[in-house]
Amino acid sequence: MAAAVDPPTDVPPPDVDYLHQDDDDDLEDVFNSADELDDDLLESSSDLTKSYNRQRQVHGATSQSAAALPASNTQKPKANTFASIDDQVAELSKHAAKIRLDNVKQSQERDKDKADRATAELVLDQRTRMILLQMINRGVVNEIHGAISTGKEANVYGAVLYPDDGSEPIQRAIKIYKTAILVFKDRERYITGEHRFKAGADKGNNRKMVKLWAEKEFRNLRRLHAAGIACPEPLMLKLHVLVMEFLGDKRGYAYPRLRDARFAGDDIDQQWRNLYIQLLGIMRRLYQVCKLVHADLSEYNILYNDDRLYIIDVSQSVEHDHPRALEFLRMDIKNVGDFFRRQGVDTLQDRAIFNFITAPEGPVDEPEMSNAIGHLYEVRPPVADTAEAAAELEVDNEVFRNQYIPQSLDEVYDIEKDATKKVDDLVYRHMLADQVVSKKTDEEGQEEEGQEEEEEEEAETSDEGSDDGAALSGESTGDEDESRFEKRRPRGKKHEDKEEKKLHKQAVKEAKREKRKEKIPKAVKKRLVATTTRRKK
Ligand SMILES: Nc1ncnc2c1ncn2[C@@H]1O[C@H](COP(=O)(O)OP(=O)(O)OP(=O)(O)O)[C@@H](O)[C@H]1O
Ligand SMILES: [Mg+2]
Repeated sequence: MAAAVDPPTDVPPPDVDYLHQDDDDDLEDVFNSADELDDDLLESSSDLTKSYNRQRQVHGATSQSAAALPASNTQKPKANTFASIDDQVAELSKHAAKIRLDNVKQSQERDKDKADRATAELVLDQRTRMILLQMINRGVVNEIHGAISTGKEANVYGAVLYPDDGSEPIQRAIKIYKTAILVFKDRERYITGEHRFKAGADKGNNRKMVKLWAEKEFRNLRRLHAAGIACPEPLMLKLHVLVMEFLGDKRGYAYPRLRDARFAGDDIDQQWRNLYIQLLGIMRRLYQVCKLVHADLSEYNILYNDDRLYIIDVSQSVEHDHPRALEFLRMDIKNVGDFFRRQGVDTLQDRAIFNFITAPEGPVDEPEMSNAIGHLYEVRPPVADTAEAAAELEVDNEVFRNQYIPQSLDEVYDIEKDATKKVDDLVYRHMLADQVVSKKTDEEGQEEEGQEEEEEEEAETSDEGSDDGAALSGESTGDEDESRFEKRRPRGKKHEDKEEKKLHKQAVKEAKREKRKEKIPKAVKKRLVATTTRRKK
């Protein structure tokens, strides 16, 4: 049993200095409740931004998950927050002994080297430590211990909540994203083109980036959970620290990754096949209902328990209309296929799966999806029984894997050549007229476009931020990040008809004029900001 020692924060061991790149002393945002995403601020509706802003004003509603947690705004900053930071740090220190990260819990398959590494990486920077203490103080968890996983980008810890009513302890998982610069190297491709990172996340600002990243995982988990896809329920987010449901047993042992899953019984092949079919269904549901592509789906980011697959690690998942979404989807399909083939599963062709996932028509619920997959097996071309046929199949697979996939019809580069093909042979056939993935009403389209132009204009003429309460209060609420999470249609307008463009522009101008009528005059706004902005030290 590990001693309940508070890890030293002032003397970093030589090999963990990446945790200390941040300015440890700056705790302002840690004690600012505007810098967290309250559970009750989030709805599972598709328009998170609107509901977020609406709820910011109302701030009354609680969701079912929030009910399980104490109100998280108990420390809402009052006017003298800055003066009280030291007091708050002192107050929180009483919980220090409840963070026992050296108590490394190893699941069966984790080796000793990993355990040693985990122990060496457990020193927290002051900011992270304060966030954890705050969570303990609020009763989100009562104790934090045992690294479940230490990785390049994040560490995941086990935590326990002891309910007041004396009922069984509840295990929780806490994912802490690292703020080291190096780890973001290969995140670029997920961010570029992701309109939720529209304003081009400030890549120079690690802290902000990592916060956005955590926020993205929180929101994506939220979407999965709302769609009934098995995943950890996200419970709370504060800056780069995410608390979620623990996927594991009551003693705090996490479910194995699919990679490490072991089955007993006679029909192991059938079990693998069932899991394969289950996963294809999940991928379709993720795409059609959540409008997301996982983008890092593999046996490492799926946990397994009791015939069920749980999807984790969705921080890099992208919207289905991200410029590279279909390419990521194809990569996910390949990884999944490769893994299940290694388990001896007779897998479907990548192309058939791709079409199954992206086809807007068809079921999105079980058992109908599994039935539909069963049907795909029935109608697929006869299994290659000669070397020649097998090679041909392999070539077809390779062609599919290397094929250019346009993300929108604007990107189809050889329309004449494509016109000679059968519709069914086009990778983008689901974008064609009567098969558009998510049809929007004209009205919605106009609204979005208008907003887009409005934003462009705002950016040119003013740097004051948006018109909502957040901007008025002068708080850095993350709303500016929020705007990046909005759903937009692709920007390309060069193919639009000139006349149509002109008419559209007029309509937008008209709409903007209307909107301006409700706008608070700049002078009034400035005054309000001045009166509500907190005093700087
Ligand atoms: N909610 C959870 N419950 C139980 N275990 C979890 C949970 N979330 C994550 N884990 C464990 O932690 C591991 C790492 O989590 P995750 O894949 O989300 O992090 P990561 O982003 O891959 O981190 P890195 O890339 O730095 O390794 C998982 O493989 C899983 O074993
Ligand atoms: Mg992972």
